[in-house]
Order: sequence, then structure tokens, then C-alpha cells
Amino acid sequence: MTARNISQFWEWGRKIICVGRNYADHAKELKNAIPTEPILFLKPPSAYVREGSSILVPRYSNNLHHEVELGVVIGKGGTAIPESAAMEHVAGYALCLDMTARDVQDVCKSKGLPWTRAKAFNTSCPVSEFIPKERIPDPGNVTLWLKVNDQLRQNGCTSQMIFSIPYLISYISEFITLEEGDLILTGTPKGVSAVQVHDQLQAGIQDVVTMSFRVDRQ
Ligand SMILES: O=C(O)/C=C/C(=O)CC(=O)C(=O)O
Ligand SMILES: [Mg+2]
Repeated sequence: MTARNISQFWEWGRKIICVGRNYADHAKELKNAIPTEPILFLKPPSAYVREGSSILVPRYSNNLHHEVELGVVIGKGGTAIPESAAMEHVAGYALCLDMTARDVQDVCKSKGLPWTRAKAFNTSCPVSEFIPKERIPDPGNVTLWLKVNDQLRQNGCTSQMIFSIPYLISYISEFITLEEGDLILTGTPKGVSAVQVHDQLQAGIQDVVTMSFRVDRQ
């Protein structure tokens, strides 16, 4: 059997665990309360899309939003990982988008239903190349940005996160065993907005990585 390479973690079929409302400025722009503990939801591995393929607007949505986020790639699995040891479980990072059918999410919220149709559809998780841990020595202090058709929409720093990466790893692993190849999306800063078919999205983590995607209809 050929050894799997973590630099292609998106092919492994592992979990994508997403954190919501982890930046106060984003919680406020959507008129949500600041959370007192992490809000989590999941995407399936079929949500991944790589550069060269398009982000597809689901047929049932007319308000697809971009959310730029830092992704944390797990390199060593564990359950009930203490916060003090959490970073030992990180293999690296990825720049990610948490594409969100906001109109569908709003309906789910109003009915008290889960966000699955709004967050977990095919191509809802555009992902960059794998970034080895050493290339981001301080993941709690990097700038994330996103442009739509060359216009800057999001520009935030991970220092604004409410719950830190070590805290999130520890919190999640209390009740979901983390496995090598899992990805944690750590939430988005303010500036989320709608994208249209044929828009070109470009995003980056300061001078570390950039990626671009076109939007198409499903
Ligand atoms: O509660 C809402 O209206 C929206 C929440 C989100 O979509 C949360 C995120 O995915 C995020 O903050 O990154
Ligand atoms: Mg998000």
C-alpha cells in the first residue's frame, strides 16, 4: 500500500470541523451574540474543491457568501487533548473558504434547524495547498484577506479569534476524536458578502499563500 501524504489531506476523506462566530466583528455584522463557548458544525469531505475547479452555487440558493478562514490540519490524532499539548497535534495549515448559502442558513436559523444545506454542499470548502506548520510560526497572529473581482472584502487577523487554536483543539477533542488528516476551520472575520456567478475570488494568508476560484452555477 502506498503511504498517504498529509500534503494531500483533502483526499483522505477525513472530517471537516467548522467553528462559527469565532470573531466578534463577524458575529456583530450578522447581528449575533458573542458566543461564550465554541459553536461547531461539520462539512463532509465532498465539500472540498481545489484550485482549477469552480465553486458551484447550489441550485436552491440566491445568496451565496464567502467566508475566508484559517484551516488547521491535524497531524496526530487524539481524544481529550489538553490545551497545553494541542499544538503537538497540528501538522500544518490551509487557507479555506467556508462558502455559505446565507439565505438557506437564515431559514434554518428561523426554524431552529441544522445548517447542513447551507454549509455542507459540494464545493462549499475551497482549500489551498497544504502549508507545513513551520511556515506559520504564530498562527494566532496572521492576516487573512479575500477579494472579489479585485475588490477587497475581508481583511482580518487571527489575533481577533475569540477561542484560540489550542483551546479549540482541546474543546473539540473532548467529544470528537481527532484523526490525522482532519481539518478545523477556525471561523471568519467580518466582511462576508454575496458572490455572483462568474465572479473571481482571490484569497490569501499574508505572504504565505494565495489561491483563486471562479464561481459557477451548479
Ligand atoms: O449565525 C449566523 O448568522 C452565521 C454564522 C456563521 O455562518 C458562522 C461561521 O461560519 C463563521 O463565523 O465562520
Ligand atoms: Mg465560517
